Amino acid sequence: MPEIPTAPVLLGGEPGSFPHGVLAERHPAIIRQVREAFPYGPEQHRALDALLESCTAGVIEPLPADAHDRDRWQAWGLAAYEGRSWFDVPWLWSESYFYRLLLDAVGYFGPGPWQGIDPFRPAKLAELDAPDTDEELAALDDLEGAADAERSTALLHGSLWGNRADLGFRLSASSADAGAGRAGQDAPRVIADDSDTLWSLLPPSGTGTLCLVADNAGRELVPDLLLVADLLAHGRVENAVLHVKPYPYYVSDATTADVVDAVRRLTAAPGAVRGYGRRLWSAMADGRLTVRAHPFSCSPLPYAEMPGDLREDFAAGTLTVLKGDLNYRRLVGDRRWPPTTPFGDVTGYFPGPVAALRTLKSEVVTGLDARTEAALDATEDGHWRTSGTHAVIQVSGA
Ligand SMILES: O=P(O)(O)OC[C@@]1(O)O[C@H](CO)[C@@H](O)[C@@H]1O
Repeated sequence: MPEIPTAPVLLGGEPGSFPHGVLAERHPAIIRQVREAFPYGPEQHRALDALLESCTAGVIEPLPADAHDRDRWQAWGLAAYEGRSWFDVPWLWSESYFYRLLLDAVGYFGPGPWQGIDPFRPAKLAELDAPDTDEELAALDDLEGAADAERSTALLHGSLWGNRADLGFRLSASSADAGAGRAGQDAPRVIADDSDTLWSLLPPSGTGTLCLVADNAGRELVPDLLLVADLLAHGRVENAVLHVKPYPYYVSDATTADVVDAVRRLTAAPGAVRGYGRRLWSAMADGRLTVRAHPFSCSPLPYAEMPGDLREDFAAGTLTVLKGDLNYRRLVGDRRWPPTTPFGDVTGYFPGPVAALRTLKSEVVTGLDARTEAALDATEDGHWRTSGTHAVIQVSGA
């Protein structure tokens, strides 16, 4: 039997480490941002105070006995982690539970008047309406009349680099890191590129089904949707399934409401982009494009532990594309892998061909060749792993 590789799980406890910074600095900043986004009442401010105290200096508290998802969270690890410091349990788990409690604090799960109000919506909408988004969309006009391969490659890269547009990431990264790369120093680049394999997995008959597991709303979801629209319109796939989050998560992760906002934005835009929007609209109407919001999409666990129904969904797809940093961490396991660990070895459990399109915004990485790793370490002192300036297109199960 081939040996399945393993490595230590990332925890948040080491001061100065990237995960520690997220728990100790990014989470309090997110609480501040949420307080400023809405005219919440005293009850919500008190709950946010309590969450701030708990997540920085306290311990993991249980969910209320009547919480709708208490049993699910107990099974996802709450039963084992209750009473422990947020910094001593798997980092992925702490982050995920933070978002669950944040939504509770602002009344998202209800019942009550704030039920279903996304605390991150103002920031998501501001991004969707930003002038930069218009400029990016206008670039589609230049692709009209391009050869199929050129257009598809441009749209694939649009979707890949769209992943840099992550609002949570911008809260703690310096503006240079979160923007177009450190000016003049490290040009954005793809450090592992299996895109030929990715295209080869879509059968020429055009009968395949693409599962796209979305990451951020706004300026990432828009290019994801353009890619899907293009593949459907040009007969590269027959159907597409878009997986989104069942509730707001990691600040800017896409929910069904964000899909609606993005499709409406496209259909209202001038130029070629409106056609993409219309094609998405009709693909949703006739069932060629469906949206799923599985509870496991907001779980604190790696995909290796996905439930049977989600596994069946992915198994039914011709290819599953996972977007973004968090999905990557969950796909390969949130562990200190040596970067040369083969991507195929750590994703062998996945129920079908799988591709990751991800800019690097956390330290987890696999599938690099030794020369690439050495060159990056020699010139960039670890910065390449977390700055969002480098990206991977990795495929396994081909
Ligand atoms: O999944 P995304 O949007 O690409 O990135 C999510 C992210 O910003 O959040 C995590 C820290 O909270 C990191 O894994 C990563 O930097």
